Amino acid sequence: MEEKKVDVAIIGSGSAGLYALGKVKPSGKSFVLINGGEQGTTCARVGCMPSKALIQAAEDFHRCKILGRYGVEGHKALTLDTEEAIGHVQDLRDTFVDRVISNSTAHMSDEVFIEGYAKFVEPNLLDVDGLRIRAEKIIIATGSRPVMPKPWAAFGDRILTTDQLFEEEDLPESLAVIGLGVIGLEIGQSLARLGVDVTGFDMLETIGGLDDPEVAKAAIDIIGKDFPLYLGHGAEITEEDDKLRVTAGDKSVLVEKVLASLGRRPNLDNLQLENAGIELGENGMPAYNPQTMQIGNSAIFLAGDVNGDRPLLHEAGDEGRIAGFNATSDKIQAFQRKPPIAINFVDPNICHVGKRWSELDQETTVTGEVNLAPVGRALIMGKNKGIIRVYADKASGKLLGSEMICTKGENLAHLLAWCIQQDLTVGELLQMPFYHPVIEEALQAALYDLYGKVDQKNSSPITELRTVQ
Ligand SMILES: Cc1cc2nc3c(=O)[nH]c(=O)nc-3n(C[C@H](O)[C@H](O)[C@H](O)COP(=O)(O)OP(=O)(O)OC[C@H]3O[C@@H](n4cnc5c(N)ncnc54)[C@H](O)[C@@H]3O)c2cc1C
Ligand SMILES: NC(=O)c1ccc[n+]([C@@H]2O[C@H](COP(=O)([O-])OP(=O)(O)OC[C@H]3O[C@@H](n4cnc5c(N)ncnc54)[C@H](O)[C@@H]3O)[C@@H](O)[C@H]2O)c1
Repeated sequence: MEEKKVDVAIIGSGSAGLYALGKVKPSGKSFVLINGGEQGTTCARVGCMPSKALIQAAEDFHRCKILGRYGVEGHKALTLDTEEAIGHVQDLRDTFVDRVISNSTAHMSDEVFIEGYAKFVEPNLLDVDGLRIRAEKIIIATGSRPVMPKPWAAFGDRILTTDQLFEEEDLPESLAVIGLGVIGLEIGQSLARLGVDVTGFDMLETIGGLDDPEVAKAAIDIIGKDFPLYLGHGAEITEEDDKLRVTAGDKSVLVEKVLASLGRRPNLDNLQLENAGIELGENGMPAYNPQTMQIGNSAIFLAGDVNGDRPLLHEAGDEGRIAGFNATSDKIQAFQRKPPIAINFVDPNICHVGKRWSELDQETTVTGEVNLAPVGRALIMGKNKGIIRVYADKASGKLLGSEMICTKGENLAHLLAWCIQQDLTVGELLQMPFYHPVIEEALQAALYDLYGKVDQKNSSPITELRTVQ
């Protein structure tokens, strides 16, 4: 059988694959990019971008509710054309997808961009619908897909994942969201704010993956005001006439549709990895180095959601870059990974940065916190609900991490991640400028609380100012 020979084959033209391509293309090595399924990336098609467009529409519509406070009359009579709302989300989604495709695969010839699902025949040999590709290096960037329990698939179009949600022509009257991680909260709150009767379920006693008990408690209280949350029981679904009954513990609701947001699983099972000459763990995952993206000592690299490690867009970007660099270099180079940061765009934002609460050694760690209730700017915005918790190493005063539910958390989380990356102490953070009145002042208050608990104090006689040397 005829074989096409290349230096590098990239499997998957999602974000990780395209970032890898960004390193492979200028290297001068020969390559192919192979993609099965829809083009345009998960992020633009069914992920980050349409979900944020939905959140924006919901937040703006919801905001109308407080206009009465300023004496605006008639706001209660505002209505929403839900078909138009979802149409707007789809228009924006299409713009983002077109932009991705026109900046990437649209200009690639059939010689280098191959459409179809790849599978391994031998360690360096791939098959794409009968086409054989022999590649010296292979980058697997095949992404992930929503978890859908097999028996639930029988409920047809009454059960949705984010793969279908943004294709819907209108919103359902009622919806059960099963799984209150990041997707369940973002979509659940948005749809509730757009008028859908939403009920949320999670088998855990927390939401949004929060593991700091104080932040989790605040989040359950705040988000629970948008839609009811039933926690601590796995949910079951049965059919009742043309509706679905969702039951968990002693709670039961009858709904038009269900959103299954139970997590995502790596797209590794369609690759016939058993032919790739690599060792697979019990869960079918190969062990790889997250600083080089290399699987063992093989010629295969694993980048993006497919490795299940940090399934976020900016991480897929970094992993693609690392894999692309190493697949085209003579020597494998290890790269430092950035401090973890995760932002859940619910209102108020739920964020975590650096070390998780459960990873901290409570013997050597101190925690500072602020409640958003009295924070001036938050009060003015009508968003003074939430809590920020910051963690530091007691002896050195180095900032370790944070969890929060807080308006503009997306910005605060970045500031904290940048400080952790710079290895700063709490005292050094307090020497940064804080404007007034801004939400950063809430963070400042949490840092003062933390500063009082660390051993390492600033040497200057005024904590907030450095002395002139
Ligand atoms: C609803 C939702 C909201 C999100 N919001 C955010 C957010 O706000 N911020 C954030 O940072 N992240 C967010 N994410 C996560 C982010 O979208 C992903 O981390 C990122 O898109 C992963 O990119 P990837 O390249 O690994 O995978 P993908 O973009 O999925 O690319 C993988 C590609 O490989 C193809 N493929 C699969 N198998 C094969 C095969 N055998 N052969 C050839 N091709 C194959 C697939 O069809 C696909 O085109 C969100 C995700 C979802 C679902
Ligand atoms: N803002 C963002 O950055 C953003 C937004 C959306 C998605 N994402 C990415 O998408 C990934 C997947 O999101 P997700 O929300 O699907 O996964 P997730 O892992 O965040 O949450 C899944 C939730 O489902 C629950 N669950 C699982 N099985 C259950 C069952 N049988 N009954 C009840 N609850 C059950 C889990 O306890 C968990 O809370 C995220 O890890 C993230 O990387 C990111």
